[in-house]
Amino acid sequence: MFKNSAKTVMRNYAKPPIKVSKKLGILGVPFAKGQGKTGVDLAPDFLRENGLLTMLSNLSISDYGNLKYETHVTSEDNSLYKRIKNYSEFMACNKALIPRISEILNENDMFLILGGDHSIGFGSVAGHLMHTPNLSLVWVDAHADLNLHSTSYSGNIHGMPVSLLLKELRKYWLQASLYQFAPNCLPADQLVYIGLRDIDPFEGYILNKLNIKAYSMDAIDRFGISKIMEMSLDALKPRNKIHLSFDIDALDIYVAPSTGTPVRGGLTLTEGLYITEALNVTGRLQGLDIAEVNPTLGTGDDLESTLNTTMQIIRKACADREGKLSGVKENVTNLSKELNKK
Ligand SMILES: NC(=[NH2+])NCCC[C@H](N)C(=O)O
Ligand SMILES: [Mn+2]
Ligand SMILES: [Mn+2]
Repeated sequence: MFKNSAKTVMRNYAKPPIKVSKKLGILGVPFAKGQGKTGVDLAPDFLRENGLLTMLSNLSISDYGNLKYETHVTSEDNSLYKRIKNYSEFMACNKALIPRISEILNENDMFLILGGDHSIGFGSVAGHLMHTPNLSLVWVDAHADLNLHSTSYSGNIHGMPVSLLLKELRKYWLQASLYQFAPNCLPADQLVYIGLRDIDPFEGYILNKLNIKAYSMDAIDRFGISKIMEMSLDALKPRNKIHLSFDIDALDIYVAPSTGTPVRGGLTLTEGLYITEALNVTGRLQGLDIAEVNPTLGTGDDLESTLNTTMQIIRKACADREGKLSGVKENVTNLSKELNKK
């Protein structure tokens, strides 16, 4: 039976006040060698120069600048995985990124990684797993980025980060010595894909074999994005923190054309924003990557729409639910309950 003792009352009063400003740590990772096109490394500064920090100024922001790392190539790394382009540069960057995530999370409630191509998703999620081992991953992308070194047609490592992260695929990456710097990995049942429409044969095979929740554009057209988010959240452990790795090429080319590997028939802006909003309102979204924005691709108009879209996605994901948006807090809490219920 519930007893309303003096102790309980005191404890209620002693509760900390509602946090009015979420602390967000931002780090740029200007890495472009996971794929063949130049320019994707300019995205972090491009977003900053075009008002990112002002847009988020109702939050308490720490901008940690861009990741710095040793670029000298070790002969050991160089001799591994000859089929992967720029493997040692990829490792140098991601090995530097991994410890930074815990440092940032020790000082903030949430982090935002500005890529770079999507190969930085490896270091970002691996680093997040070091800080928070009980983590779920939502990978929003036209592609599954699930290739092994041995199955990739392109040799581009931006098509492989998820395979480096998955527990079930670690045995195919033994030479990478992941246990040394990225010991924590993700179980396949805590991964959800949204927006897929360009999958390589091996990726399709693994998705089936490991029974990974993968919501393609077909599924979104069929069920609608709200049902897809309900199913996605149902699949993830309700106490886990969430990492959202958002490849901008998940969105339709009409709203995000400035990207290196566009695929037609993507998410509408509304669907993209619904995904980020639904994850934000869970209160469990702790890490966000924005990858594959390439400010050197397309016309001026293309760039403007890509910028606009990217900014809106970031804002929806990071908006402080308890601070500035307090007027809608109740509705949001209800939606959150709705989304969380079994
Ligand atoms: N992050 C991306 N845009 N990845 C595209 C990957 C394309 C293709 N599956 C590959 O392995 O090369
Ligand atoms: Mn990707
Ligand atoms: Mn992609």
